[in-house]
Amino acid sequence: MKPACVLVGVMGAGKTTVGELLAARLGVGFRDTDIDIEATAGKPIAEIFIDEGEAHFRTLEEAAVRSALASFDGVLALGGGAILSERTRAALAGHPVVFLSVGLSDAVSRVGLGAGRPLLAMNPRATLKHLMDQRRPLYEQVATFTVATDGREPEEIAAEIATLLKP
Ligand SMILES: Nc1ncnc2c1ncn2[C@@H]1O[C@H](COP(=O)(O)OP(=O)(O)O)[C@@H](O)[C@H]1O
Ligand SMILES: O=C(O)C1=C[C@@H](OP(=O)(O)O)[C@@H](O)[C@H](O)C1
Ligand SMILES: [Mg+2]
Repeated sequence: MKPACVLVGVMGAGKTTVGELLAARLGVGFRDTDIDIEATAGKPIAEIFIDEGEAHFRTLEEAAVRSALASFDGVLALGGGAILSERTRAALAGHPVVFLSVGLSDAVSRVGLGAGRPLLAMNPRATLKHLMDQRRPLYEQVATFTVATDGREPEEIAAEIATLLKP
């Protein structure tokens, strides 16, 4: 079993929002590894970061991605940092991966004050800029397609991805 599409990109790129719309459009299920991790841990991501730290979250995330890639055939949204794992990047090879790209100002306005995203608890703009610069090469490395999202509606983005995925 293989996901129909895997969405990657920085926080605020719209992976969760566009992923749900794309799944509805394709008539398949939607899964988000952040939700799977919260179910496994029995608490919200922000609490995992506080109680166990980011490294533990990354371990849970790697397992959640591995499991979803092996057992799910719908649209899969990853958390923004999932591609930091070299094993995860290798596991994404051969899957249809869409990198949702976003510029700093749209990303900042979308995530607001970063509620629910522990990495953005302090200085969301500077943190997002740093994470974007650091991770962009990794998103590009795993991407089959790159879709720009600045100034575009989620439905329009989902429609473009559905067209790209057509055989
Ligand atoms: N293309 C878009 N245009 C405007 N707002 C968007 C767009 N995509 C997502 N959003 C909004 O931005 C916020 C973050 O989106 P989300 O899907 O959670 O991003 P991600 O999962 O990539 O972090 C949400 O409030 C969502 O409604
Ligand atoms: O970029 C990151 O490191 C993270 C992104 C979040 O997911 P979204 O990209 O869906 O916001 C979530 O996994 C966690 O807060 C860490
Ligand atoms: Mg998300």
